[in-house]
Amino acid sequence: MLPSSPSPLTILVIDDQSASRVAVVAELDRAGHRALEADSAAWGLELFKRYRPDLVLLDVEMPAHDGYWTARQIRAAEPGGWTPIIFLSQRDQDQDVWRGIEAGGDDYLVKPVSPMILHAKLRAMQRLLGMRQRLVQLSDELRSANAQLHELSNADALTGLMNRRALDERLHQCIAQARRDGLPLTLVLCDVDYFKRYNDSLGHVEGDACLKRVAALLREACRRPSDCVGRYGGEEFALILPNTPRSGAMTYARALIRTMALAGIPHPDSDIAPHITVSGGITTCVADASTTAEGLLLRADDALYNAKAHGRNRFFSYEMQMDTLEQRQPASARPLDK
Ligand SMILES: Nc1nc2c(ncn2[C@@H]2O[C@H](COP(=O)(O)OP(=O)(O)OP(=O)(O)O)[C@@H](O)[C@H]2O)c(=O)[nH]1
Repeated sequence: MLPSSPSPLTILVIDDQSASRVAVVAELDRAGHRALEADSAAWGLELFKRYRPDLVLLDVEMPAHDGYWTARQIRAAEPGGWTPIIFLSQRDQDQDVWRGIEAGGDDYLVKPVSPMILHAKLRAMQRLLGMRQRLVQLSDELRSANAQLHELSNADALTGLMNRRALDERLHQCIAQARRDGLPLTLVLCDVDYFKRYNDSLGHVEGDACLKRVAALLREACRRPSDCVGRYGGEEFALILPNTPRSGAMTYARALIRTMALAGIPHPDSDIAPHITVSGGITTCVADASTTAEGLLLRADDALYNAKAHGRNRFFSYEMQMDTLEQRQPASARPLDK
């Protein structure tokens, strides 16, 4: 009797000659494997697709379709997969072996098959299968580790929002998309008011907790799937709002101011409100070839500076400032409603 294998395999035996098939199946049974039998290429292929065996023992000479054809069909039926195929044949010429390997086979046995050789080949294939499984598992682990790494390198450690690197990348993508679609794109830079005083009054740990809360509120404010928010640095956040015109941006800004007021995060040392407030700079463009991420950031920053200079707890639109200047109305930029 053959020595038993480390773990039993499901083996598909495809052979039109019942005597040799039965003999092989008997050997497999003796070694503790589970055998599936097919007496034709077509039926063998069907069983292969249905049961996905661990290994195939495949006769070369069969009527209708031969073993080479069957091997090619098996390979085509498992893209990216690999099931060992061992050819069984009475032919023992070098070119027969070569043809078998070329057709997608992994080994070649001459009939009548010696039980000991059969068992040794199965062991070798089993070892290869194990190594392949380990390789597949390792590459899966590597893929998920890479995905995790990518996520970590794009996330801000304190708030979990996108970090500046990821924001810059997203802004470039959004500009390209807006250019293709011919739709308006809005960028908002948002800064917590009197945050230094908040830290000075309550300490850095409370300051961190406050930034986390503000981040969560801003994240909630991103209702559309295409809207996104990230931490631009320190107590400054950036919101990218695709397909958002100037009027939409203003509505959005008012909602943000209301959100902060409703949240009512106490600020013990603010000149403008008993709670945390934010100021913001908005820029809206219909992107063309001259639109750049750097240009948008400069505009939003300019508007933010003016919002701060005009009292905080407000949002300024860069484009509205420009319109105001052009119309020779008061030189100062016009704030959006609180
Ligand atoms: N707790 C905490 N504080 C931070 C963090 N990043 C930046 N800060 C603080 O944020 C404060 C920002 O101060 P300023 O730039 O003077 O601005 P501000 O006090 O908010 O004043 P305005 O912006 O003019 O309203 C500084 O004291 C920074 O140390 C952080 O991750 N955690």
